[in-house]
Amino acid sequence: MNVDGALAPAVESILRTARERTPGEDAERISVDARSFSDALADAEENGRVPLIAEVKPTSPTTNGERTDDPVELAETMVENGATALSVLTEPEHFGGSTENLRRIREAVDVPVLRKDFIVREEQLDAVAADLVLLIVRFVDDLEGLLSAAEERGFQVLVEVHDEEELREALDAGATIIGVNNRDLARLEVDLGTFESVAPVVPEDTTLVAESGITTTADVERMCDAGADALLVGSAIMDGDVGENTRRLVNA
Ligand SMILES: O=C(O)c1ccccc1NCC(=O)[C@H](O)[C@H](O)COP(=O)(O)O
Repeated sequence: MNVDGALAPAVESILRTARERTPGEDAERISVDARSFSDALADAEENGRVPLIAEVKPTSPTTNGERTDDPVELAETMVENGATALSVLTEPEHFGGSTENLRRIREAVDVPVLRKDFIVREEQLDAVAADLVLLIVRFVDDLEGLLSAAEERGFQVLVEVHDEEELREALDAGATIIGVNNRDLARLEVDLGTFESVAPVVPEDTTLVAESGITTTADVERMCDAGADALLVGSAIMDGDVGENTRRLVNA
């Protein structure tokens, strides 16, 4: 794990909360019958669709304002317009998310759903069922242990990295689904060149996800040309007409 030094204040605050026990977290150990992410990707390929993970992201430290429409309706619109999978923020304070949103969304759709949160302790895994969970290399002390704990519960695990050193850590821990975040969590700036610099050293048999900052159809093409097996997009879908935005990227 890298040190937390020089993180954006919002990220430091989220991490502080994640490391403390939160009320209602004494849930029983969860067991998930997960929808296969790789099957969903194969289905998108077969149908000529860009493999898009559309994110339900009501707000964020880099978003102006908050979207207050029903997250379930937003999620259904994303799926109706071709999203291969969904990502649902469950962090409440800085992203306007909740585990209840995730629970309702997963019940309403049939695609795989990623729980997008800052999971640093095993107990956090038991808060809600999802098909995938996110582990961010930079923030997890025992990546191998937490990855195993998630997989033992039935989750598929998206392991997020930002550079080659973190990629090595992820692979050493046994990650098979890697997300390269184009957003630098220290300054919250986005650079699609991040994915392009890390992707060439990712082993062929890894499922590779390009995350953050993907806005235009040209960005989609750029990330796919650089080797992305899937694209995780939040802001560009949530800004305006969610159906139209999803369709535009899925058909890029
Ligand atoms: O999006 C933020 O402002 C943010 C701030 C601090 C930590 C994480 C943040 N985003 C988390 C994400 O990973 C993104 O929501 C996701 O990759 C989608 O990114 P985008 O398409 O740029 O909204």
